Amino acid sequence: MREVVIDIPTGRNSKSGRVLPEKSLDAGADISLSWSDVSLSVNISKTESKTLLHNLSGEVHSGEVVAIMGGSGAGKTTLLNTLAGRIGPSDLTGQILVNGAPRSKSTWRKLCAYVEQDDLMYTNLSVFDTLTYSAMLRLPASLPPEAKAERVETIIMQLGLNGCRDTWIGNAEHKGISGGERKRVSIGIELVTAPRILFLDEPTSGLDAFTAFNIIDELKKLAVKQNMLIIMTIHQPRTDILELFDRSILLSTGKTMWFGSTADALDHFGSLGYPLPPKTNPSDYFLDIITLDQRSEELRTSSLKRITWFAAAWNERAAKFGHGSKRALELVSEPEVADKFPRSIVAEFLILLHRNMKNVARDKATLGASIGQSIIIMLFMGFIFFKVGNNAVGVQNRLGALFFVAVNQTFGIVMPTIGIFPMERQIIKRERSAGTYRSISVYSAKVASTLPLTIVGALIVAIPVYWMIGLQADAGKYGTFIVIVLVHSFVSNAMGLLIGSAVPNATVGQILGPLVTVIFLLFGGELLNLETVPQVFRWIQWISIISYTNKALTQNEFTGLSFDPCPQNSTSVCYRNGQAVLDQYNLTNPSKWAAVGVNVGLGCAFLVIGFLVFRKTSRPFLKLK
Ligand SMILES: Nc1ncnc2c1ncn2[C@@H]1O[C@H](COP(=O)(O)OP(=O)(O)OP(=O)(O)O)[C@@H](O)[C@H]1O
Repeated sequence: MREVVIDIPTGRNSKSGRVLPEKSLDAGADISLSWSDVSLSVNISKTESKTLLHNLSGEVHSGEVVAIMGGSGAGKTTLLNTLAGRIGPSDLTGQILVNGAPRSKSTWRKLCAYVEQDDLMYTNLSVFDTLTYSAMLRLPASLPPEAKAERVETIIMQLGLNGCRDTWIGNAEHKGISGGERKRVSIGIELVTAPRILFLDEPTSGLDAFTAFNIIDELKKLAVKQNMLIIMTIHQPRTDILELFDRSILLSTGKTMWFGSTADALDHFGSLGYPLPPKTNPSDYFLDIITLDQRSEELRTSSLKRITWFAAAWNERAAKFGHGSKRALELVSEPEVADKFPRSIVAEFLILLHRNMKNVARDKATLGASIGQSIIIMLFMGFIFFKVGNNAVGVQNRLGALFFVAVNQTFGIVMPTIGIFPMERQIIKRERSAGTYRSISVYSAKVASTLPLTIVGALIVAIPVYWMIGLQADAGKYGTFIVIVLVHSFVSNAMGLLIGSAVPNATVGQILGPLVTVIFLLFGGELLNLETVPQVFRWIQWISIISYTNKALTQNEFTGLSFDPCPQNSTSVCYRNGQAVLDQYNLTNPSKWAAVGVNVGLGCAFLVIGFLVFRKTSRPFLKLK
């Protein structure tokens, strides 16, 4: 049995200004990454394909900071993703080697980390929380909690995050940390495991020049101190940033224009008749001469001719001097890899549940809206259907109130639940790509963390509304009513999660959710005589969660209920007892507890199918075999 202790530090004593350990992460062993003749084509239609990368070669080593530069659409991100293993080998030709050996999924994801361009994080967690959860999830159980806490403190110190350690990440509505700090936190999340290779997609985009310089400067220090290899895409760095790069890869139309130091690049382009004009930033100049100019056909032709010439000049140079390699490639065996995942399934679940609950508990607006919605519905229902009578009107109001309970619980739970996975999918994909946890842990922790609010909301409505409406004053029936409502909340929650795991984004979910609910509603009760419905649609009644709940609620209420005697010579419909109502509306089959059982079964089935769909839709970016 593996450990399940999670012991998450609270950080309560860690106020800004406290003395932090003057220590950096240990320097790692040498590592090299090389690629030769790498080409990538994608099909853009059934008959047409587009080559995004053309026979690229190169070699880089630990301790270096390497920039991939080029104009928009040059192929920078494509190359970064290719080197990072985010493009499947079936789409690529050529070879990519780490320490002289092919990358394998299990070793590669322990060796490298990827910082996305968008800094997606849980907005209600502080910087300290965010880094701590990363450490708890990504570092092995064998490392004591104190060592994990120290790792977090070291990263906070190294990345200059001490001033905002207790500030929430925030978002557009609730301002949290600054853009530069967000980027540092994103980097810190990945540094927790002390990766040997760090890939960054546009780490300076959207930042002011001073902040951009500081971030690259910190990365440079990390590369040297920890003997890490850092590879990033960057648009147009200013001169002092350019000086921090050991080597640059200049790309245009997916071809190498240059690979090596800035000083050598200036000599190279100078020798081709393109010397750097005085008082010009080299990166601005490089981009000017290597970018495909699409402003007119004439400019396109002339710039393409120049780019083709630069590509030929580079190939000629590379054939003579190699691809910028400074050291001989060492054939080193693949690094040792311990377990596939750093923590046990139970520990993963508990840490993720703790993170979810903290994030939810701090979202006061959503909590308030959920509780408020339940209170309003409870009051509204209670007063609209207040103390239904024992006559014909009472029958109608009872049927209406019970049907409304089922419908309201479905809409009230399905709609907010649908958005959860679409909103968090990118974070989950990123974490899964890094091998942070198993898909079952993150899915079940999400299910578990949504249930408390669902149950509280259901109870706020169910407990008082039963007495306000004046349903049968019987403790057994009251208890059964609560159980039926709770089971309905569970199955609605599962349905929301299933839809949410299938849809590509929250907007599609907001369209699909009501559609499914309305169909279930139509087949859910007294609205439709099923005998008149075409055979082809009748099966829907067997998966309509509203139908089962409505039948269970009505059987619970109407069984054993007697009504006022029917007035003599009355022409309107009149029922003598509850059984007559159940018979009239075909509400007797299946029986109350069978209907509850079916809903439990449907809820479990929705969760299982939801998990299978979730696994597909939150597949890691890593595409290595
Ligand atoms: N899956 C794809 N299908 C078709 N074309 C693609 C695909 N992925 C990328 N491209 C094209 O490949 C080219 C390179 O894209 P990439 O994102 O690598 O450029 P980039 O240099 O990072 O640009 P930017 O700086 O604007 O982000 C672009 O023309 C892009 O439209």
